Amino acid sequence: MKICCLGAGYVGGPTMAMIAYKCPDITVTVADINEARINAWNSDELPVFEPGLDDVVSAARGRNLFFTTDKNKAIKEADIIFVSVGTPTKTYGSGAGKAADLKYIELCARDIAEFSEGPKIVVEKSTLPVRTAEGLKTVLKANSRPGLEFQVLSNPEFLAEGTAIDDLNDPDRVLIGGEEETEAGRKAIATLVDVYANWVPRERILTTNLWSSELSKLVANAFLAQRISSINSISALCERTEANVDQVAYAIGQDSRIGPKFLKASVGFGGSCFQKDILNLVYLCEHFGLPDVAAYWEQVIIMNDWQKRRFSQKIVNTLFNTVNGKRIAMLGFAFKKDTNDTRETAAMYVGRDLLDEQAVLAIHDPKVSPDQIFYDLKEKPTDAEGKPNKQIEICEDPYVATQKAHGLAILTEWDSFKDLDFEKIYENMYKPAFVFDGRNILDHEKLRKIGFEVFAIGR
Ligand SMILES: NC(=O)c1ccc[n+]([C@@H]2O[C@H](COP(=O)([O-])OP(=O)(O)OC[C@H]3O[C@@H](n4cnc5c(N)ncnc54)[C@H](O)[C@@H]3O)[C@@H](O)[C@H]2O)c1
Ligand SMILES: O=c1ccn([C@@H]2O[C@H](COP(=O)(O)OP(=O)(O)O[C@H]3O[C@H](CO)[C@@H](O)[C@H](O)[C@H]3O)[C@@H](O)[C@H]2O)c(=O)[nH]1
Repeated sequence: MKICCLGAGYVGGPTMAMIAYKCPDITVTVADINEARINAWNSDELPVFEPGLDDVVSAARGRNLFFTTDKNKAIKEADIIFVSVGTPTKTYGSGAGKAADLKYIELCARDIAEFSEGPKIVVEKSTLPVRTAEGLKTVLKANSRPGLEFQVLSNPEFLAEGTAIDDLNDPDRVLIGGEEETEAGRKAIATLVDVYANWVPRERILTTNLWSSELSKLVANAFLAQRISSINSISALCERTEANVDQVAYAIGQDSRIGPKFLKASVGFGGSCFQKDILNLVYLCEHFGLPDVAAYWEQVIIMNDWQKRRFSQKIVNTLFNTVNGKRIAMLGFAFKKDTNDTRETAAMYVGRDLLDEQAVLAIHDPKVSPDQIFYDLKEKPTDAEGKPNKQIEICEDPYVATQKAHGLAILTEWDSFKDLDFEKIYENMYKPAFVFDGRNILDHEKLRKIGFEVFAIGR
């Protein structure tokens, strides 16, 4: 059997690497139009940082895992074609700011139709609005050779960045939606089930109709993000009442009906998926004439935006209502630990707010590149004359970042931050030395003993 995947991003790359690793008899080719990305996948410096990914890729690459820019050949040769391209929020025209932009999906469908010489199973791996498969089938049918058979399956991906390899290796469930009502549909579903069954217990491979599968992905993300916005809303109440949000989260999480996960109050959720997918859900509800349902889910985003803004305002208010010219050390820029991804990271919004207030940012992140940070902050490393940006310094060393700083803000929960020498940091900061722990990861009592003024979320 031959599998190809269009899109070698955060999902396509690791997912296909795992399939190839677990299924030595299947040839897996990952194709992307971005040549630099493909070159990186073929090098020792993979374009995606994920714990354990290097080992999986190096075990399979060249054996039955290949990365290429020749998508047409990959399509032609494959029995199963995964589509794992981006589905960002639309930025133009109708639905701008909410609907998913399906341009890349449609282009893939047109390529698949054009270059297929035999029957194919086309698998939606990207996160898509419910009923996308309908449009996909129409485009495939209208543009392919007469009589060519395409089966469209939905197989959304639930991996989280930073734990992608564990999530792929041992998923809670694999979801496969297809045309349950036809013989050919059931056969296609069974074919994909057999691929995953190489390493996933069969009882964890769920099969549904197409629409349930497409919708379940959006709903899973909406429920997860809703928990974070819910606990973040309570964090504000805790700050007014001397309740401690981590204690509240623990107490409610012990109720087996609520459960302990995804109740960590924070500076706000980020990442490429939660906001985009909820906006997509909101758009769909509006489209299907359900404005009250749309408003209910939109509140999850509104609360998250409020939480991010609340954090930057807290910094400004605490530093005597002005950060103009003051150095603020930002520790962490990625949207969560163990990834170099900064898409929708809370740090970007907090950073932009502080720049508007004319602060000087000294930013340290163990994995995010300086170029990426400047890009996200909509700033340039140098001015027209080549002089370095006066408002932003990127520091490889966290101790350099905190030197002569008025405030230190934790934006990402990197484990290494817990082990910093805070006595040394305290000595080198202006006094009063303020810590704003946007992730509640530091030992606040210890910091207070050293002399810091500590502000945490929900305490
Ligand atoms: N990032 C995650 O953790 C995650 C998890 C689950 C689901 N998803 C979903 O998976 C999809 C992909 O996300 P991602 O984070 O991997 O995106 P990404 O931007 O990292 O990767 C998408 C890749 O597709 C390529 N591409 C675009 N058009 C192409 C074409 N016609 N042929 C071949 N390649 C093409 C791009 O060059 C890019 O490298 C999205 O729908 C996303 O919502 C993402
Ligand atoms: O209790 C929590 C848990 C997470 N977060 C934040 O929420 C964001 C998202 O975290 P996480 O869900 O772990 O990472 P993602 O890679 O965005 O994964 C989500 O989005 C993916 C893309 O759709 C899905 O596949 C995953 O199942 C889903 O967890 C990050 O900023 C986290 O810091 C919190 O603030 N508190």
